[in-house]
Amino acid sequence: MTTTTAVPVTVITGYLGAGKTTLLNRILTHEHGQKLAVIVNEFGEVGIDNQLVIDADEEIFEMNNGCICCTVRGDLIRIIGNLMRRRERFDHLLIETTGLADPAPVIQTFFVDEDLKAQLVLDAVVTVVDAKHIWQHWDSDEAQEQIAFADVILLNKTDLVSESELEQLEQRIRAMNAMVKLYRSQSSNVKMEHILGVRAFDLDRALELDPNFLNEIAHDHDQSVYSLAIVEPRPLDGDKLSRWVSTLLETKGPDIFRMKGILNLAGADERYVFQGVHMIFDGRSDRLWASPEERRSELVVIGRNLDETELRTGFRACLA
Ligand SMILES: Nc1nc2c(ncn2[C@@H]2O[C@H](COP(=O)(O)OP(=O)(O)OP(=O)(O)O)[C@@H](O)[C@H]2O)c(=O)[nH]1
Repeated sequence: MTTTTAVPVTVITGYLGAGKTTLLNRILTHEHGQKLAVIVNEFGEVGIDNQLVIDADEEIFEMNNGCICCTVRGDLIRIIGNLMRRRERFDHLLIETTGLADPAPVIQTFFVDEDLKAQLVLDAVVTVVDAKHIWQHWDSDEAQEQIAFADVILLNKTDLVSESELEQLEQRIRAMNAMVKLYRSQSSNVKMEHILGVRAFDLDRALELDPNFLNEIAHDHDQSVYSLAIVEPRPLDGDKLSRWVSTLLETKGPDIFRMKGILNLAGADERYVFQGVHMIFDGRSDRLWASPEERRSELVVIGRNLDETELRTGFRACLA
């Protein structure tokens, strides 16, 4: 991947009415010195969202023909292809998805399409959560997926809830997605550096976890979506690992939303870093391990109905 010239892409998700358009407007009016291109996906025939997005110099494209998750492979690739012919006119691409979309196909597009992979790099998935109304949507697949896939979550509409409700919400979100960076906001007001230039998909930074999450496992497993971490100092056998991951994703891919890992492979001087989105994953050797003491594997899995025992046993069976 040519990250030096690749255009960073920010995907904005969030349930209906959470504050995505408000966030987009903030980004567009902020003096960040970057030229932005925006793709707005509006469900339905009339693109109301496009009228709400303030009139800026930025290029705004709209996809009106249905939900982004259904048309993504065709339309998104085509629109981005057109956009890339005017590459010199922008530095960063924003994609706002409809409130009812599963963000996975959008994210996967940047993993699977060879042309896109060469020209763009996913920067972060930013999910806006309505702190007041999310409670009504916990059972919705879309709402859960949007939280599970997020690199950054804006806990928005904090004016409508109490401090204890916010804390409860943060805890619940962290149990679902331990990797996420959480920021509270009103009217999607957040520092731009928390949204743009996050480099969450940069494999060098694949795991930036709260160390407490890695050391201790205290999740509420009643929730259908949650994240778990496996930490293992002993080296792994690369072939066994590769077979295990392939089988795991073939059989459990729909339920495994996201994986990120830094792995200690037997006989390798470098860290092996990988990440996956459902069945699609990308992995490669990374920098040298700094010291023998540092060598250990850290793997995070976010998904639904995860069989924790099976995952841990399967992983341990890959020891060299
Ligand atoms: N009270 C309160 N209202 C907010 C806040 N942020 C946004 N809103 C309001 O919430 C409504 C929805 O905001 P939008 O930005 O349009 O949300 P959206 O996620 O783009 O909505 P859809 O396009 O329907 O998915 C608007 O009326 C906003 O003014 C907030 O922090 N507090």
